[in-house]
Amino acid sequence: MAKALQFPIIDLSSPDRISTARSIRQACLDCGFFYLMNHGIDDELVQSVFQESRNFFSLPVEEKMNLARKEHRGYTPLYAENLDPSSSSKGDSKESFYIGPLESISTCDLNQWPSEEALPCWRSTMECYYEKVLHVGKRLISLIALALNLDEDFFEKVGAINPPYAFLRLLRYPGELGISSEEIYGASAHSDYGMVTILASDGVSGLQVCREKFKQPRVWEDVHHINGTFIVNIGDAMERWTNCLFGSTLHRVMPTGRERYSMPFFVDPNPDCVVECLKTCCSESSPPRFPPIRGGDYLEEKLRITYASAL
Ligand SMILES: O=C(O)CCC(=O)C(=O)O
Ligand SMILES: [Fe+2]
Repeated sequence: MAKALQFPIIDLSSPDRISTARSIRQACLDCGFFYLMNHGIDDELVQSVFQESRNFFSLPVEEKMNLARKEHRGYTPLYAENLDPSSSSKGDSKESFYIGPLESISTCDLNQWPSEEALPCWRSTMECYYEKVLHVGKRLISLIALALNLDEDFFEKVGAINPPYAFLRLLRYPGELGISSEEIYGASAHSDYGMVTILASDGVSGLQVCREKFKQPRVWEDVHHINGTFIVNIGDAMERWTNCLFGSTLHRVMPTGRERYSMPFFVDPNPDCVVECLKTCCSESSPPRFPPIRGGDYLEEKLRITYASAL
C-alpha cells in the first residue's frame, strides 16, 4: 500500500502576492506539487469538460481513429504511449486526446476537432476551458517568477509564454484491464516536460508521487483529490531553469479497477525560447547542471521517446 500524502494548498485569489509566492516557493522546494484553490474556474465548466470528454471517448474506436494524433494534436488509443519505457514494454493503459494552441493564440490552428454532428458542444466547451485554464497558468507563472526573486514578467520577457505553447490533454483510464503477464500502468513513472502542469481529475484515485526520484527503492505516495482544486506540478523546463532548485517530481497513475478521467493542462515553454540556468540559481560552487536548450527541441525529443517505445 502506498502512503498517503497531503500537499500544501495555494489560494490563487489571495491579494497578498508576495506571501502566495513565498508559499509556492516552499511547495516547489519541498516536493514540486501543490493544490490550487480559488482559481476562478467554475466547477460547472470543469464538469461539462469531463462530460464532453466522456462523450468523445465513448465514440466507436474507428471514429476516434479518424482524429489520430498529428502534430501532437488529436487522439491516441490505448497502449500507444509509454512514459517510462524502462519499466514495461507494453504501453500505458490510457487513451487520450490533445488540444494545442487555439486559433485565437496561434497563427495556424493544427487542432483536430470531432464533427459537430457527433458532438455539437464539444469544441466550444474545450475552447472555453482552454482559455480559462491558460489564464490560470499565466497567473501561476508570474507567481513562480516572484517565487524565484525575478520580475513577475520574467518568463514573458524571455519569450517563454508569448505566444503561449500549452496543451490540454483529455485522459481516460479504463477500469477493466485484460490479463497480462507484465505490470500495466495507467501512466508509468514520468515527470512532465514543460514549465507547469495544471491537473483536474474526476476524483477517482490512482495518482501517485515519488518525492525522491534518485533514491532507490522508490517510495510512492497516493495523491488525494480535493474538490474544487487543481493539482499543480513543476515540469522539467522549470527544473532546468532553476538548476534543480524547483525539481520536476516523478509521478504515475496506477490502475485501481475503476474507470478514471483526468485532464492535465501542460504549459510548455514556447518552442523558440531557450531554457537556460537562471543567474540566480547557479554559482561557482553550483554550476549549471544542464546546457541551454530550445524548448521545442527538448519537447520533441521527450515525445519521440514516449511514442517510439510503445508497442
Ligand atoms: O491522470 C493523471 O492524474 C496524471 C496524468 C499525467 O501525469 C500526465 O498525463 O502527464
Ligand atoms: Fe504527468
